Amino acid sequence: MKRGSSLIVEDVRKSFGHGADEHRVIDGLSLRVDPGEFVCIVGPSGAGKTTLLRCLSGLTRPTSGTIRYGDQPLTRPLADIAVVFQDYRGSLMPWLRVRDNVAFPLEGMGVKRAERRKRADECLAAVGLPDVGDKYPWQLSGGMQQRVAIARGLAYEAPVLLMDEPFGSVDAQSRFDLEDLTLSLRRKLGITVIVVTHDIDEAVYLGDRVIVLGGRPTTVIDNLTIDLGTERDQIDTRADPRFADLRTRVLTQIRNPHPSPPHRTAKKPASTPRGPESVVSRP
Ligand SMILES: Nc1ncnc2c1ncn2[C@@H]1O[C@H](COP(=O)(O)OP(=O)(O)OP(=O)(O)O)[C@@H](O)[C@H]1O
Repeated sequence: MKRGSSLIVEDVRKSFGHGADEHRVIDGLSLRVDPGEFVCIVGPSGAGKTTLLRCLSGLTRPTSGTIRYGDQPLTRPLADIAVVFQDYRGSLMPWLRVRDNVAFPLEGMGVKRAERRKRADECLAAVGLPDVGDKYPWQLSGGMQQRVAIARGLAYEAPVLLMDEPFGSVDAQSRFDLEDLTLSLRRKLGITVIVVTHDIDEAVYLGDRVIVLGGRPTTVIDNLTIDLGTERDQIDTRADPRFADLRTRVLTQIRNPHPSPPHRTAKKPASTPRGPESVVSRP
C-alpha cells in the first residue's frame, strides 16, 4: 500500500444558500491528519460532520479556506482518498454480484478485468468474506453488506479511508466486529482512517485522536489524543478507567462546549478516584 499524505484543513468555512438564506454550518475550522493516523470526528447532530467529511473527500468544496492533501489543493475527489458511507443499502447495487460491486470503481480507473476480479477477491478476503463473491448483496446480512462496502473502499488501494457513520445501520455485535475489523485493516495496511460517528464510546475505542466539533457555526472544540495504546479490546479497553475518563471528557465537551487549543493530550487522572469534572481541562 502506497503511503499517503497529510490532510490539512485551514480556516475552512462552509455555508449553504446565499444572501438572506445563507446558512453558515462551519466556520474557522482547522485540523490536520497525518499518514497512518486513526482519527474519529464526533459532534452533535447537525454540527456538520458529514459536510466536513464530504469536503475532505473532495466531493464538496468549502466556501472559503483551504484543504490540502500534502502539497496538493483538494478540489476534487482523488484516487488516494476512498469513502465508505453509512448506508450499505444505498451504496451497494443489488443487481450486481458482490464481487462486481467491490470491483465496480476499478473499471472507471481503467483496471483490466482479471486484475479487478483478483483485487475484489483479495479485498473480500481482507474483510473476512472470502466466499461470497458470487452472491448478490441482498443474500447477505446487514453486517456482511457493510463489510462488502468496506471491501469496496479498500479496492481502490487508497492510503486514506474516510468513513461516515460506517457502522450505524448494523446490530450491536456486528458493530463491534466491524470496529475491530477496521482497526486490524488499519494496522495491517498502514492506512489513514477518518471516521465520523455519533457514538462517543466508539470514537474513543477506535481513535488515536478524537476531534470534537461544536459551536454555532461549527468549529473544532477539542482535539484529544487517546492514550489507550495501539492494541484495543472490546472488553478490556472499554473496562479501563482511562477509557471512562476520556469518554467523559468528550461527552462533557459536546454537552458544554468550550473552544480548545489545537491539539493536546488529556491529563492523566490522579491515582485516587475523581469525578467527571477532573477529566475536563479547560484552556
Ligand atoms: N446540501 C445541503 N444543502 C443545504 N443544507 C445542507 C446541505 N447539506 C447539509 N446541510 C445542512 O448543514 C448542516 C449540517 O449537516 P451535516 O449532515 O453535515 O451534519 P451532521 O453533523 O453530519 O449531522 P448528523 O449527525 O445528524 O448526521 C445541517 O443543518 C444540514 O441541514
